[in-house]
Amino acid sequence: MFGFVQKPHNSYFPFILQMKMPLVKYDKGELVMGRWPGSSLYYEVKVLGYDVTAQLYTVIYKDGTELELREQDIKSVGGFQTRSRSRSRSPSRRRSRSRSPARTTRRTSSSPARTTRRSSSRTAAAMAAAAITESIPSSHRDVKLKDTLEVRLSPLETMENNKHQTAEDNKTPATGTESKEEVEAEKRQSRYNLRRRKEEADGRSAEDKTAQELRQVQEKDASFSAVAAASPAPQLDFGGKIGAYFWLLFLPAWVLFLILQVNLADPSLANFPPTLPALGTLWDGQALAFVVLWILFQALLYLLPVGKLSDGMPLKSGQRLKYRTNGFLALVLSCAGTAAAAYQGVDFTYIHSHFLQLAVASFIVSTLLSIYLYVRSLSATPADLALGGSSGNVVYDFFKGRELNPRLKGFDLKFFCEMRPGLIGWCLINFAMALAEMKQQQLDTPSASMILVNLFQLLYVLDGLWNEEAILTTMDLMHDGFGFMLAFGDLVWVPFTYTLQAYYLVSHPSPLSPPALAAIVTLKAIGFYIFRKSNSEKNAFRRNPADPNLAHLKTIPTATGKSLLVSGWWGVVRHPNYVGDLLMALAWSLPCGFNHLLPWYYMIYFIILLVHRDSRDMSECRRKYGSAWEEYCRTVRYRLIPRVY
Ligand SMILES: NC(=O)C1=CN([C@@H]2O[C@H](COP(=O)(O)OP(=O)(O)OC[C@H]3O[C@@H](n4cnc5c(N)ncnc54)[C@H](OP(=O)(O)O)[C@@H]3O)[C@@H](O)[C@H]2O)C=CC1
Ligand SMILES: CC(C)=CCC[C@@H](C)[C@H]1CC=C2C3=C(CC[C@@]21C)[C@@]1(C)CC[C@H](O)C(C)(C)[C@@H]1CC3
Repeated sequence: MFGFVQKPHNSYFPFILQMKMPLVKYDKGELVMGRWPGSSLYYEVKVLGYDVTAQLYTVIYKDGTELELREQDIKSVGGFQTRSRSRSRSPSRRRSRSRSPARTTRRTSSSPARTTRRSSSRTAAAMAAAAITESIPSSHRDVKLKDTLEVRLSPLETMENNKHQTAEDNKTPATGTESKEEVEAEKRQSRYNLRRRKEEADGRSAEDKTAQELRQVQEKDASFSAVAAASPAPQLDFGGKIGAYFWLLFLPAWVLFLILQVNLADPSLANFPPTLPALGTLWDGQALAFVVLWILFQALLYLLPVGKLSDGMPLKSGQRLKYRTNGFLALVLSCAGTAAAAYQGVDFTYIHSHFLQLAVASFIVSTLLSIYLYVRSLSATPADLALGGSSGNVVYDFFKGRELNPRLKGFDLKFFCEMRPGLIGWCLINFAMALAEMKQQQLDTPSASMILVNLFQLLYVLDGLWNEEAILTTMDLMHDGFGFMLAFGDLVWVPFTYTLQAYYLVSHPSPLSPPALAAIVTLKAIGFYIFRKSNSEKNAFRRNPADPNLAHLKTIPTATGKSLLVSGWWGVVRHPNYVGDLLMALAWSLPCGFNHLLPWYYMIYFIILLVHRDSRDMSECRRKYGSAWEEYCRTVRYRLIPRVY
């Protein structure tokens, strides 16, 4: 059907012949930047040939998509690099990183040459996408969208790692005998085939067809135009601007309420609202000093030049930040310090008796930190801002956080706050609660319930810090700005509400029968297994998609170059890690019994948090990956619980 024409080489073709041949600008096999249909973003593509009659280039994207593009939808790679360097990038544009899914999923070996090419092309493509989006005035968008119909997409294939040829070589995918699975996969993939119907199909005018095709594209695949994020403004989360006001007031008030409630002899909801303490009792200079000292101590441990320097995920600029992942050591040293201090007679039950004051002090620190973060973000470059962190509304941006990775020299404030003072502080507080229980109930050892809660949560923190690198592929680190929500969450919410079960047990004994104890331990073990395995699988895949240990997993390529896991843990439900986490949360509440709702608070909150996080992630991934995400959702139908939700 296509007459591929090689670009004539000047020295071989007489001038007259060149005059007769159509001028072919790009060579077969040449790497160029091709516009992704429905967007103004360009990705690296390889020219497969040129159809003289239709005057269309057949190109192949890194994810294996074959398209026919007009010459004006193709640019040379070089031009992109030069232009983009001289321009600043908006957050939305920074999202459009191009990385080859094919390289990640179909690679057979990792030669140094290939590695080098990988990073350079990714950067080039990211820059390219940025430069070109910027260059298109919005008034031309309609015209451009119409233009995008001048393309033809060939069906993609769901790829099994290492089973197909490398797309870098741009060979045709293996044919011949296909397994039932592969045929199915192809069927699925072809659902988002946007093959352009040939004009000769009926007698309609080109304009009619264009309009109809435009409608088809929009109707059949609403997410298509969002594939490469031609940058609709991201939706505001958390109820938008009004929501931000609400959460700013509600979250601190809620923590205050919980602490007052857990202090009651009968913390049932019947005693709501708890009596408010005198304002003066909330403030305690000594408590503030302890909080500040604790944070400084943790900062000191963080700065120790020991432990791995891990690479963060590539930013939109292609750059990767370094993170000192010595959190496990920090926990060990903190435990050793605490044990030594307790041995020296330091009374840690102070934490129990001054819980409210310590929480208020941490709230003050987190608010000051948030103000600092907001002010410094005003002088940050657009490239430093998180997507959606710059709505223009002061309150919303203050709450959600503007800057993605605020750093003081190499000191990463978000990473530090998320993983250190609050998380390790959580264990310290739990330990203090165990001592307070022994003191209050005159026990020689903490109760079985208290030991379970302490051990379970210590294991959770220990695991988080042991796998500290994995946090670099979580939503908070990759996508969310650092503002009040996370500063407050890390420094107040985690240490002062995640410890409520231990606090509750201090004055509300909850004996456990051996079978109950065994059942709870089993539940925790199952939850932990699911949580760890699924998080590690995704983290390993994101870090090295060609990891031989993941070779058996199926993936869906996306236009951004990243692939989505569609088998293994991530093929069972869309957030297996949340499921494991929820089972663990259940195991943390069960030791507290069923007398009161308060120790179940964490479980209830966690369901709400994770369901909301899941929806937030869904919209973000739909925006990022468009059709590929829809395909993932069709393949992996359930979000958290197979056959239920
Ligand atoms: N104890 C607590 O208070 C909390 C604990 N957590 C826990 O923290 C952990 C991290 O959670 P969170 O950051 O919310 O979410 P995830 O770690 O699940 O990260 C979501 C991201 O993973 C990537 N992803 C999603 N699906 C796939 C797929 N099929 N294949 C490959 N990559 C995929 C996407 O990012 P991309 O494609 O851009 O790489 C997506 O944005 C979880 O275990 C959670 O339970 C979370 C919140 C609070
Ligand atoms: C209501 C409110 C203020 C919410 C803020 C949410 C934060 C408390 C949580 C967002 C993501 C978190 C994670 C952990 C702690 C809670 C926050 C900060 C985490 C560090 C706990 C330990 C885990 O092992 C983890 C590393 C996977 C996890 C990452 C996400």
